[in-house]
Amino acid sequence: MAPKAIIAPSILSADFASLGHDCSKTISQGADWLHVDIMDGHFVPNLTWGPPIVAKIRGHVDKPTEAYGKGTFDCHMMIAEPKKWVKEFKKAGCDLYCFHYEAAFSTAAESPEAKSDEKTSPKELIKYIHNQGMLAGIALKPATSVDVLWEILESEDPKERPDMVLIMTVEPGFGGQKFMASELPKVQELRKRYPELNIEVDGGLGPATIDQAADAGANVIVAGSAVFGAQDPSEVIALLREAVEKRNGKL
Ligand SMILES: O=C(CO)[C@@H](O)[C@H](O)COP(=O)(O)O
Ligand SMILES: [Fe+2]
Repeated sequence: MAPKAIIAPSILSADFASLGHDCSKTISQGADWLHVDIMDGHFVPNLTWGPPIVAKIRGHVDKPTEAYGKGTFDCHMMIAEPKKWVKEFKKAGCDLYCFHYEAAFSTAAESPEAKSDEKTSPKELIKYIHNQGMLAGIALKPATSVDVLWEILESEDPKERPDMVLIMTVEPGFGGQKFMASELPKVQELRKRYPELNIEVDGGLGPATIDQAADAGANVIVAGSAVFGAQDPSEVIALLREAVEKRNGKL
């Protein structure tokens, strides 16, 4: 069974002066999840927000009543030390902690205060996120081969396997960039091997690019500027969903 369509507007394109209001509005306009982009100025050349802001937004959006449910906070961690912030983001209300493969071998400190020289690994980090009570996602930058994922997805320990893979279709760091169709073969390969995996695409998605991404097999669609910049965001959310559902009907 193909996984259901999930539309996750990126709040990087919301009005930061009324973030709580924009977040609850996009959910009432039909969004399933909120895609919360966390940037640290190191892993990517941009800065966004940390746990206190995420906790404030949480106060405006009901927690999901089931795993992957409406209101899921899908936190896209574009940060150099992903292990350090797992507990803080859990406390702030994050439901799905999606770290970058490229940052997953960083030193293994477990809190902002702690220091550690130990290295971690993607599988250890996934298990750690699961043990903290969140879903775990793993993201790939455009330059990273999809081949790095097979060993992780095939782990014998189910706690070491990700609940979602995120294929970046732009260089991470900024909203409003041009969609890179060159990343879609990664999605196709993942979908061929894993018919039930949640595969998220992020960057440059909107009415003009959704069919390519849906045809490749993506089911979790992030869209920032296309949703928040639309005259009628609910229409764009419905259009994105329809493209994924149409593709699912073909399976
Ligand atoms: O992670 C990122 C950028 O690094 C994204 O989530 C963008 O914020 C998506 O924005 P659009 O390309 O849809 O405007
Ligand atoms: Fe993102």
